[in-house]
Amino acid sequence: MTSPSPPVSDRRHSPDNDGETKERRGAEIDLISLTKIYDAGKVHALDDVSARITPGEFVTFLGPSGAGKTSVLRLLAGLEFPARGQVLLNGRDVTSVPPQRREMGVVFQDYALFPHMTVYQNCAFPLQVRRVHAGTIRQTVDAVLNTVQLSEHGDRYPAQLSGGQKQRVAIARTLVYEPQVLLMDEPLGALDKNLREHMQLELRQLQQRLGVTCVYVTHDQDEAMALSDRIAVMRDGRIEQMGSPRDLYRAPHNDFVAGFFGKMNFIPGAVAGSDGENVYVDTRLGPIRVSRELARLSSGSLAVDTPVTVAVRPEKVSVAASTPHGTAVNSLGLTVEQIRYAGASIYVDGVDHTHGMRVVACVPPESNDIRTGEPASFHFLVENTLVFERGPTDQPEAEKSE
Ligand SMILES: Nc1ncnc2c1ncn2[C@@H]1O[C@H](COP(=O)(O)OP(=O)(O)OP(=O)(O)O)[C@@H](O)[C@H]1O
Repeated sequence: MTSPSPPVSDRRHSPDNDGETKERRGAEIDLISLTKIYDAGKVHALDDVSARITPGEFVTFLGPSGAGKTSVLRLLAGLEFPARGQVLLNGRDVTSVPPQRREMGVVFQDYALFPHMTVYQNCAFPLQVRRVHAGTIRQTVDAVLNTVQLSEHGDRYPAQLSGGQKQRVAIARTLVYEPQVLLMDEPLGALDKNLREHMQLELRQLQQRLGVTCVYVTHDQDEAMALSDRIAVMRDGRIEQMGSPRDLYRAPHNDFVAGFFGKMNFIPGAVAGSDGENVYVDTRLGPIRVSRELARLSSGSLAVDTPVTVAVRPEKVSVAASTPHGTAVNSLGLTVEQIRYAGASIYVDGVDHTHGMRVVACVPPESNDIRTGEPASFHFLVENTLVFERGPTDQPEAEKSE
């Protein structure tokens, strides 16, 4: 894949020059009702996707394989055209503008470096092709290699670099154009876990320093959380929810988003009633109360017997070695099936053998009065309990958290 490449101005200065970097602003991007169809209508890769990305923002498209993440990026880069909808860059319609005339740098997972060229030559090449003045090329490449901390490695060939260094060259090569937007598709996918985490930090710092707008694609929720100002969670060609990592974690709009971030207990049930403050749900593990404020149910779905899914995070569940007393709210009597140690905390799996349902609690390790095989009370506060509508085909399982 080649990097779309607007012409480099001869007025370019070092991106490490403070005065210059502070002036630089990323572009604003508007995706308006983007629809992408492949295979003569058989595959709807994107279905009416709209989003506004503000200048300098780091936005990640996150979702399972086939959700449409790469399609968004390719439409943004100009590598594909939508069946319907528009892409605006700083308010200008660029939907039919070719890649090389959009101010965007593109980085893919396979760095696509030229193996027979040094680091320096790899970065200089796109400028040479466009006949940029030799002095400007040297100045630009030196500055960009300095930005990605590879000044010492300009004479090396890609084969002599680590994965992380190669990735930095791939990024450097897009920065020579001073792009207003960086598009990245799983750029850290080929790196091992430690290097990946290190590069996440570097990438975020670099993006903030340059002020460039970044649109990132990954299927790794931890990476999305670590990097992004906002995340667009995608499924089946649509954005299910777009928000800050905190919003998505604390207030997911549906069980799909809830299950995508961290671990979650899902307990199927049915509405038993509601009042001004609460929704009451009957489940096979017992009655559960949810605050009306947190209930993601339309007023029509508050009708008695409407199938719903209660959701609660393991870290919001406490466990006590006792059977809950009758009047306790959101306390489930379960048998401790196993206790698993996970560093600073322990996971306690509670099981209801009659219905084959489980609830997982993540609690501090000092909760040591809990014993495997013994009854325990799994409790969660009303304000930490969510409830979602359940379609006829959704069958969330209580143990989906693991
Ligand atoms: N060139 C193409 N021709 C036909 N179908 C395509 C093409 N590109 C993508 N698709 C289909 O469009 C849908 C969305 O694909 P896309 O690559 O955008 O998903 P993704 O979320 O990036 O997936 P992954 O994480 O696996 O890369 C998928 O069903 C995919 O098979």
